[in-house]
Amino acid sequence: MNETVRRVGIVGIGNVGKAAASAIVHNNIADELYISDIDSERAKGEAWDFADSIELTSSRTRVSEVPLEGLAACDIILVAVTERSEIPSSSRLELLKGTAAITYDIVPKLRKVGFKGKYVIATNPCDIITYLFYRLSGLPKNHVIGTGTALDSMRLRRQLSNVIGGVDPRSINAFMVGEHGDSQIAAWSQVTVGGQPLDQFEEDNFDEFGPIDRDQVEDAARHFGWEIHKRKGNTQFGIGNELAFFAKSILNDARTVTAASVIQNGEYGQHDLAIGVPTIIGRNGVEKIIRFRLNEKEQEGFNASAELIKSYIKQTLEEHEESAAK
Ligand SMILES: NC(=O)C1=CN([C@@H]2O[C@H](COP(=O)(O)OP(=O)(O)OC[C@H]3O[C@@H](n4cnc5c(N)ncnc54)[C@H](O)[C@@H]3O)[C@@H](O)[C@H]2O)C=CC1
Ligand SMILES: CC(=O)C(=O)O
Repeated sequence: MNETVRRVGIVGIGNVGKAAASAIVHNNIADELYISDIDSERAKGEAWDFADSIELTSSRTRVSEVPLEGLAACDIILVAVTERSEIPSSSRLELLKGTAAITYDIVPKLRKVGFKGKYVIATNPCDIITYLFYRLSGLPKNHVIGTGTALDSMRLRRQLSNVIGGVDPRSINAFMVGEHGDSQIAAWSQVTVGGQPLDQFEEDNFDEFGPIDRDQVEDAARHFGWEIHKRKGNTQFGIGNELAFFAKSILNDARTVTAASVIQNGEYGQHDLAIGVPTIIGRNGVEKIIRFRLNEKEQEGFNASAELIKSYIKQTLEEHEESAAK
């Protein structure tokens, strides 16, 4: 029998890595799960702990700890590394110095041992780190995917659901686009509820739900991560499930539509950066970028978000290229 073995790796087995591992194992998404961390003893402990949990599930995933280079044969590597577990209260961008340094360390090593699979990156600031992975890995642009505004889009659907009578968020099509950060925007012009454009839905149900305070809904979604962080010091389960969902979409060639941070080739008038847009995710990673017809205000917001990301990419490349040249 020619059985295909699904191999998923996780680099960084902290809060997020553990939540992703749990979702992978308990939903039987991989046959082999390899976990790697700079703290290899702790990673070994995590792997053994997961192994203990499997007999009571329907999963047969084999979990093992490996050094970084042991991830080379994976179909997908999920990236959840960071320098410290405390996310600063002002901006994810403050993590960049530390996470860029880790990226410049691990990606060339994985390239050297011939990793040819797909990366799915949660590490913040997600768009800039995703771009660095693309630049340093030598992989095609559709093989390097940041989770970007995927989690924010789920938060947006839930916030909207709260003000329209609890409609199942799965029946709402709504996306955050732009930076996975403060400059992201809701693409309101594209939102549908059960296939009906939001404007029409609002008009038809005005007595019950109108007017919808879109700014409030958008702000609540944009800042929801901080509300969690303020209370428990991290966010992990939403993003852990999100990472597992990307892995499943790739391995099953599910062609799922989701927001993701992907390298742009002019689809939204922007080039040479990674930024959150709606995509179709399947066997080839990013199968397609969906081109929303954003209205003028939304496009302006998106462009401002892109410029912010580009300025941080430029600054990071300059810093690392200068130090490499010395
Ligand atoms: N994109 C998103 O929506 C979200 C992203 N995040 C981001 O995910 C990242 C991870 O967050 P947490 O799991 O809470 O952090 P954490 O501190 O709990 O875990 C990070 C892990 O990375 C490991 N690590 C550090 N340097 C490494 C290296 N060179 N090689 C291998 N492993 C290394 C650490 O030992 C640690 O186990 C952060 O950047 C965080 O901001 C968190 C939540 C949501
Ligand atoms: C921490 C983070 O990036 C989030 O939960 O959105």
